[in-house]
Amino acid sequence: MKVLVVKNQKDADRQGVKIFRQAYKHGARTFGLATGGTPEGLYRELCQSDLDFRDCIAINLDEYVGLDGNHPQSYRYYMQSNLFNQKPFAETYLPDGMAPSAKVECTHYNWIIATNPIDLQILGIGQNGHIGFNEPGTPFTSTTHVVNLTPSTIKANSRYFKDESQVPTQALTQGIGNILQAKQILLMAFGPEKAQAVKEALTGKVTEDLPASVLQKHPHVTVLLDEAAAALLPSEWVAEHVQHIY
Ligand SMILES: N[C@@H]1[C@@H](O)[C@H](O)[C@@H](COP(=O)(O)O)O[C@@H]1O
Repeated sequence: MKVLVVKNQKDADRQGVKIFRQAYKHGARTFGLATGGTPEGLYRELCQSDLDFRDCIAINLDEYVGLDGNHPQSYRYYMQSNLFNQKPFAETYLPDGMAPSAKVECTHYNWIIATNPIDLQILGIGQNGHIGFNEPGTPFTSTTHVVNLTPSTIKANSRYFKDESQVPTQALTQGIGNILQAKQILLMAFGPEKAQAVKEALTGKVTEDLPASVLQKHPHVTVLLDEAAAALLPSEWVAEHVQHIY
């Protein structure tokens, strides 16, 4: 695991673009994408870059159940407005939150991932250590499934909605097993509210109680943090594992 700490989010976004560029140069054409506040700046930088994704496939992690792509809080809408409208991809996939059968949709989505192996997967992290919408306790072998969102995730994500009652209570998400199939993973985390989860994920024991801890087992992970998100990492650990980029 390579851990990079930069001064602020802007620097992290630029660093993220470098990682994208490098992966593309080495043949990456299928990108696993995430939503939330964390990758917004990265997508802004990608939109302004000269990178061309017209021969690429984008496969997102998750979508709220019950929101269609025109709903401003749906992840489809987020992806269209933050990236796809400005930087078209050949194909873009997100789970369909309006699918009549969640079970069929999950099988279909697993098939999409299996037939388009992800070269570079972008991840954010929830305050409880979730990745995608894989809440604590999700088996590491899980594939795409429906989740009941925890009260803490609903509360954290309510900042994007009018109020907490508007946040869907369920989502469709790639499982941890799917995420681990990606050839390369870039986890980004910014701000003090992520510091505890980051510390546990990187330096704690690998446990299903902290989904992101599984990344310690993946052979090709880069973690990109701002100073605030890295603040609780023990100094001896930082000395041994962290590269500061200023
Ligand atoms: N499903 C998403 C995750 O993919 C995201 O990484 C996480 C953190 O979000 P943010 O980046 O807004 O803090 O929350 C959401 O629940």
